[in-house]
Amino acid sequence: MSPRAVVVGPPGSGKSTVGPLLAAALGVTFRDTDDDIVARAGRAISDIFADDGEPAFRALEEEAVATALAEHDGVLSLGGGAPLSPGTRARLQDHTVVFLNVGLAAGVQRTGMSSARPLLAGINPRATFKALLDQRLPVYREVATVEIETDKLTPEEVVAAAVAALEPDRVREQ
Ligand SMILES: Nc1ncnc2c1ncn2[C@@H]1O[C@H](COP(=O)(O)OP(=O)(O)O)[C@@H](O)[C@H]1O
Ligand SMILES: O=C(O)C1=C[C@@H](OP(=O)(O)O)[C@@H](O)[C@H](O)C1
Ligand SMILES: [Mg+2]
Repeated sequence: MSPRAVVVGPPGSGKSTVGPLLAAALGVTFRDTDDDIVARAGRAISDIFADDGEPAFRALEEEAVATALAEHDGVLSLGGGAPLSPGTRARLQDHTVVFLNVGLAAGVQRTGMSSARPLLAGINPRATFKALLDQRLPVYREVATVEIETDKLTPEEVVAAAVAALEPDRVREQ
């Protein structure tokens, strides 16, 4: 069993929003590893970071991703930092991986409304987001089989672009 598509990208790129819509468009089920971690730990992600620290969260995340990759055959959205793990990158090698990209301005705007992301909850989220993009863009590109620039697209337009990339025959037939 293997996911139809794994969705990666920075916070605010739309992995958790577009993932379920993409799953519906492809006629498959959806799973989000952040939800799996919260369910398993019985705590919010911000509480795991605050109580146990980021390394503890990353260990839970690596395990959650490995389990979901083995169990799930629909669309699987990961948390933004998941591909930082070399083990996770190795596991993603044989999968269809959709990289939803987002630029600094849109990324900050989309994540600014929520305090649910502990990494971006500091005093200068813009600088943090820029450093995060600089560090991670090469990592996302290393694992991606498809890249979609989401800044100027609605979630529905992102889904259409993803379906066109994943199932070009289907789009041509319409
Ligand atoms: N293409 C888009 N255009 C505008 N807003 C978006 C888009 N994709 C996601 N959003 C919004 O950005 C916020 C973060 O989206 P989310 O799916 O949680 O991102 P991620 O899971 O990648 O961190 C949500 O408020 C969502 O509604
Ligand atoms: O970028 C990151 O390191 C994180 C992104 C979050 O998920 P989203 O990318 O879905 O916001 C969540 O996993 C956690 O707060 C850490
Ligand atoms: Mg998410």
